[in-house]
Amino acid sequence: MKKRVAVLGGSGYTGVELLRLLASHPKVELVCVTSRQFAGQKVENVFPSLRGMCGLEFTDGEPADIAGDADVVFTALPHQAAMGVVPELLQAGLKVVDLSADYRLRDAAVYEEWYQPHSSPQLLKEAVYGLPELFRDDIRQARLVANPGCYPTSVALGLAPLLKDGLIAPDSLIIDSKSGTSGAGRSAKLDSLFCEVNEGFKAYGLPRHRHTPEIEQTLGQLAGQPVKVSFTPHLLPVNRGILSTLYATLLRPVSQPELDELYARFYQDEFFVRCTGGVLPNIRQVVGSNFCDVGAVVDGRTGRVVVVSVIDNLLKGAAGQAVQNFNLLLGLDETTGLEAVAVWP
Ligand SMILES: NC(=O)C1=CN([C@@H]2O[C@H](COP(=O)(O)OP(=O)(O)OC[C@H]3O[C@@H](n4cnc5c(N)ncnc54)[C@H](OP(=O)(O)O)[C@@H]3O)[C@@H](O)[C@H]2O)C=CC1
Ligand SMILES: CC(=O)N[C@@H](CCC(=O)OP(=O)(O)O)C(=O)O
Repeated sequence: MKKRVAVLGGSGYTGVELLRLLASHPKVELVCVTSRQFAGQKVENVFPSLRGMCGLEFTDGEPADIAGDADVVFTALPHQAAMGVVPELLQAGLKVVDLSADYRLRDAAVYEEWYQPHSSPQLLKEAVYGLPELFRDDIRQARLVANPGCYPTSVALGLAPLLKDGLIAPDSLIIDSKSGTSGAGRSAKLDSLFCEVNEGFKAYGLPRHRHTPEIEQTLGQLAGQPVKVSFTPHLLPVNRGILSTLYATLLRPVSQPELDELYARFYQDEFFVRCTGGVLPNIRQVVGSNFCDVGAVVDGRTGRVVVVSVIDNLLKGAAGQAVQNFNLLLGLDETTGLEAVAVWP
């Protein structure tokens, strides 16, 4: 039987990506899509890419109205707006996959240090961090899934085998990430204008990008001890894709075949993580897909390992991972609706 699904924030980049995935998901009946600015307009008229795929109109729904109609809700709203609706949705008995940052951090004090006051801190302990490759069993039981950030997804999947194995010094981590411009969302911003981004390449957010505590939380769990990282995001003049280059000091000498074997073993049952060994991946090989491709190289000269991890920020970094979590919540095959391979060239 199909589940009735609502998408809140269906006019944003992740929202439209959700609509695209859900339109061909065999277990989904889309019952509600919200947007304030497009309320009353047909989805397919506002987004012609969805012509013939979505017969709904955008609504500007109150959470209670949506609740009447849906079983599961994806909240693809900015942080702060999400926590304004999630408690009411849960209270109405819905399951929620929240794409915002509002429920990702366990500790309300940390959230408030990096974001703003939290209006439902009691839910932070209950929310399950939705990175299926690491927390699959908890996600299956969840009522509220906090879908991870795009940068943190690329980083956690890139470093998990090394930290779990105790092969690297947790205090040595340097994270250098680059994101396509869709990562900044669809609302009009000076920094996202074509002439500001095209043919340029810049670092931003230093030294306190808000993904830092999220990255440290997951890496700390993997390492079994608190972790502090240096994290520098950069803005790439491409629509989609994140490439994270991750540097770590080895605690013992390791050969390249040993490293290849470690990654291959760690991810042997994971459909969405593809290990490329010493052949470092390009964002081109994942854009349009839910894959995370990870390569790693031993640098014997410096005693470091360098990992390169790539994802599509709108798929494995957001909407694709959200559907993967939805599949887990419903007991479906995790790959349902997510089988597409990357578009290339
Ligand atoms: N872009 C990305 O790569 C990633 C984004 N995310 C997170 O996913 C969420 C959505 O991101 P993205 O799609 O990029 O964002 P967009 O800015 O593209 O879209 C935001 C959506 O929310 C609606 N919205 C905006 N403000 C409010 C508000 N105050 N109340 C209700 N609705 C509102 C907008 O529609 P309208 O104004 O018409 O109501 C729009 O549909 C964010 O929390 C983001 O941080 C997570 C991982 C990656
Ligand atoms: C390129 C760009 O601007 N990227 C966004 C991160 C992407 C995102 O939306 O992350 P959250 O889900 O945590 O909000 C940023 O740096 O804020």
